Amino acid sequence: MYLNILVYGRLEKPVLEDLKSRHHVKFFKDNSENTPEFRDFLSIADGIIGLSLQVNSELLDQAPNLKIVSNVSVGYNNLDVKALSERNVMATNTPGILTDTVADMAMGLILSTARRMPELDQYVKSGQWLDNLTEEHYGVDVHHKKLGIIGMGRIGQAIAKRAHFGFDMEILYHNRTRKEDAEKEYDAAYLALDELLQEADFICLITPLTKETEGMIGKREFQLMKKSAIFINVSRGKTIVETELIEALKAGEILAAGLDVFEKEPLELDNELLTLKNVVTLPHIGSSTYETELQMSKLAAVNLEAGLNGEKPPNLINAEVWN
Ligand SMILES: NC(=O)c1ccc[n+]([C@@H]2O[C@H](COP(=O)([O-])OP(=O)(O)OC[C@H]3O[C@@H](n4cnc5c(N)ncnc54)[C@H](O)[C@@H]3O)[C@@H](O)[C@H]2O)c1
Ligand SMILES: O=C(O)[C@H](O)CO
Repeated sequence: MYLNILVYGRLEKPVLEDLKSRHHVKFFKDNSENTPEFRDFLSIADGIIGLSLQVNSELLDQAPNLKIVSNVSVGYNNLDVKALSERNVMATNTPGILTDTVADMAMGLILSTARRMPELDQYVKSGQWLDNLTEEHYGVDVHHKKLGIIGMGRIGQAIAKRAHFGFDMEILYHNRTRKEDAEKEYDAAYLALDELLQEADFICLITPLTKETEGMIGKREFQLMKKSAIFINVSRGKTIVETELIEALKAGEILAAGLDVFEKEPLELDNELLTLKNVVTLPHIGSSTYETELQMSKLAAVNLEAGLNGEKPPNLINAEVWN
């Protein structure tokens, strides 16, 4: 079947070319959804595939032929799942395939924040390394510290595995439900959120963004953390209150933060986070490796084609549309 496929934001080239060989495909860049070209194509689209398109009732009402929206991401906070289901449109994501890659990056962010690697890289490159280092350049140890993981799902557990076996860290976690397998495997202790915030040396947030998790870490939570705590956010920017993180960092309520995600992405140049030496910022690179991005695009295409062919996609989010 030759169908109209709207590609938004990102899809790896080989997958895009393959889709083009079988369908009428149009690629739209980020933030192009208000252009007449996007609206015209949306009105005939059978399927959407890509990253970060905000899919809500308003958009869906302009897409009468739409059968499926296939996200090239595990997170699907960009999708109004209720609005999709009400219109019998399938929604899919790409879980699992990126878990290890994101966990590797989270460990990198923990290490580079604790050991101040980006700051000291600049120190070398700017010609300031003229003598032996003194304590003003020291970082803090990661090994044998307490890592508090909030969101002990696929990625949370892959981080726990690395931290426990690779860095001898003590694993504390908070999750909606207890994860007994992870408790056994990584000797992980379940704690209530406030307890974890008070106990952990490193706090890594890796929940999905939902109504419950939006703004879950703010002023009160930063004040509960140790003054020596390092806060890591790999989930979504809106799971924390960014202005309150900035205040906590400036007031010395916590030691440092490593951030892969932000309330508004790309991060704006006047964001105060960029002025703080004790913050490591990354441009949302959790899954950004050649291997993993290609696999994610391939899986998203498999989901898309299944939905378009009237088969159940392997990663259907809104199972209710199938029954
Ligand atoms: N930075 C990146 O590039 C990047 C990459 C991949 C995923 N992510 C984010 O990570 C999220 C998690 O991915 P995953 O594959 O591990 O998902 P998952 O569904 O396997 O795990 C999420 C965990 O969070 C828990 N959770 C949900 N709501 C909670 C709450 N209110 N309090 C405590 N725990 C709660 C769930 O019970 C689950 O165990 C994604 O939804 C996405 O937003 C970011
Ligand atoms: O949710 C995900 O898969 C990542 O954040 C990709 O953007």
